[in-house]
Amino acid sequence: MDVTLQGIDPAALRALLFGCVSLLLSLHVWRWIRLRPGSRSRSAPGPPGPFAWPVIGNAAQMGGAPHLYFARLAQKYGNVFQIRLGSRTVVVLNGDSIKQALIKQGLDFAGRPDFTSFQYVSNGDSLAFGTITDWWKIHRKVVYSTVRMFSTGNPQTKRTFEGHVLSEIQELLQVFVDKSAQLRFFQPLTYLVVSTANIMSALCFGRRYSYEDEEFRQVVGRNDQFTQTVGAGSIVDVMPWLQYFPNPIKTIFENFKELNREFNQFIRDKVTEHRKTIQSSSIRDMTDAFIVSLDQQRDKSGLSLGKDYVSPTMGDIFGASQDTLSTAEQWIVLILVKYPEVQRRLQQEVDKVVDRGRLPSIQDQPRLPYVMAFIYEIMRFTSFVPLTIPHCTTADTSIMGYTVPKDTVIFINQWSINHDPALWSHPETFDPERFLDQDGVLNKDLTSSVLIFSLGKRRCVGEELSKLQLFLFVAVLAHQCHITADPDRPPSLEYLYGLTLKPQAFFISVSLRDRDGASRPETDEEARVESTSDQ
Ligand code: HEM
Repeated sequence: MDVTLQGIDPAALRALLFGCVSLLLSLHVWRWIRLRPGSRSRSAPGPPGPFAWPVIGNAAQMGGAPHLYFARLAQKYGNVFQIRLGSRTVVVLNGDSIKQALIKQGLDFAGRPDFTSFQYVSNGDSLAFGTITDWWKIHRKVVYSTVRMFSTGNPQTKRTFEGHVLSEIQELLQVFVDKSAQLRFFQPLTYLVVSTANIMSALCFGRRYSYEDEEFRQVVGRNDQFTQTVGAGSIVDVMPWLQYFPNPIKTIFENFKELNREFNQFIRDKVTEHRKTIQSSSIRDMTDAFIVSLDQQRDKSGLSLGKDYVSPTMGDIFGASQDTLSTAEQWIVLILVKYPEVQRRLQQEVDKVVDRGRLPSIQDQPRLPYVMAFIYEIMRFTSFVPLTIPHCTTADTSIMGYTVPKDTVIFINQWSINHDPALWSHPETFDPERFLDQDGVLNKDLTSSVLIFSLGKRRCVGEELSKLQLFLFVAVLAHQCHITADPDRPPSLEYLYGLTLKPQAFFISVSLRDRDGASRPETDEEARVESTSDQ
């Protein structure tokens, strides 16, 4: 040290040190001013927002329900505001700013952030968690049209899809009735997950699994761990350094990596089996269809020869569908037992349209407006996908007069639209009637105001399939069975936050309405007695 400093004037050294420290301080202050919520650059201000603590930013304030925290901040700062989560600035969009960003400025807001957790989904080749590239655009078109081809594309595919859904729901009802006979009250969660996964497995891989199949239950049974880690506000994504020393977040993240490894392996095995036996003249299922179309598109686009895009795609479809749909079904069953008068109203409507000699079908949908109103109210009221998968900006842009730099993380608060008092009267009340006019006709303007499948370039590719499946699920349940809650453990509307909101465990009992082949009579008196005993 002495050697290198020899001959240097101490005053010059002090001046040099002072200069360095001043430069560093100025840089820090300039950065702080630039990133401060509401700061003014020469062009337009950045969005306003709350004070952010060093290191963690606003992470601690989000609590167990970030969508509610964001709705509160929107009241204070307006529909566009920014927070800081660990090392990231996050712009949160609420209310009318969502349509503006996702539809009018679609491309600017359609990216995905480079979050750590996203790189483990489908080994980093996921359509859903990957950002926009030229390949992504081709990939998405193929995925969208293939999903339609196997579900809602035309009357023939609809019938085949309906067949899968109806036979799985009948299996499920049998399990429900058996469990009720054995235990009186049981938790429906696992059976709903296996049943939904089986419908998608039939479409994707051409086969179903038994409820006892341990491997299948292991693969599909950890949705809660997945959804907690990839949901908006997941801590490991904004404080990645937490992965490097023992702590609860690191443990959750290790479990997440492990479940992705097992899930990816399960999907890869299915795709490998299909590649061995595929005959392009006879497409058996979605995996076959993707092998043909994605391999062809990959080669046309000049992408790395032989790279497999089929497994990540099947992973996206199988994962995205069974997690969301089984969550929707859990909420449906929970609400049916929580509001027995709504269950009865559904039964009455279905009974008028569908006689006892057959099951409800897709053709009945236009004559079952209360069933549809119920489904939209489930989506609005629970908002079980409260925020979309996080987006990011693909260019320097602005929204509602605020500048937003390229690569800024964007959270889209779907819940804020579904609970906006300017759009819905008494938004915190569960009321399917709100979607029906005075003649009992479904109000399509209002149903299209519910936001749960997102909008624009990233809009969910499974929306039509999901609505059809949920319609059949509700109509068959109402037609075939009666579900009650365990009076000793009344169901709660509390949930665990993640990409999807998971209801807390609840217990039900299920009886078939058609004992001895006759519909169970339902007098008003009987209805009143049940209604009071269920509360
Ligand atoms: C009730 C059921 C469902 C709900 C509520 C739902 C909701 C969503 C939401 C909110 C997103 C994120 C959009 C965004 O980031 O802006 C999404 C993406 C996606 N969903 Fe769904 N989804 C459902 C069912 C399905 C099904 C059945 C499939 C497959 C058949 C599916 C496949 C996908 C895919 C592939 C993406 C990624 C799209 C992209 O990033 O471009 N989803 N979904």
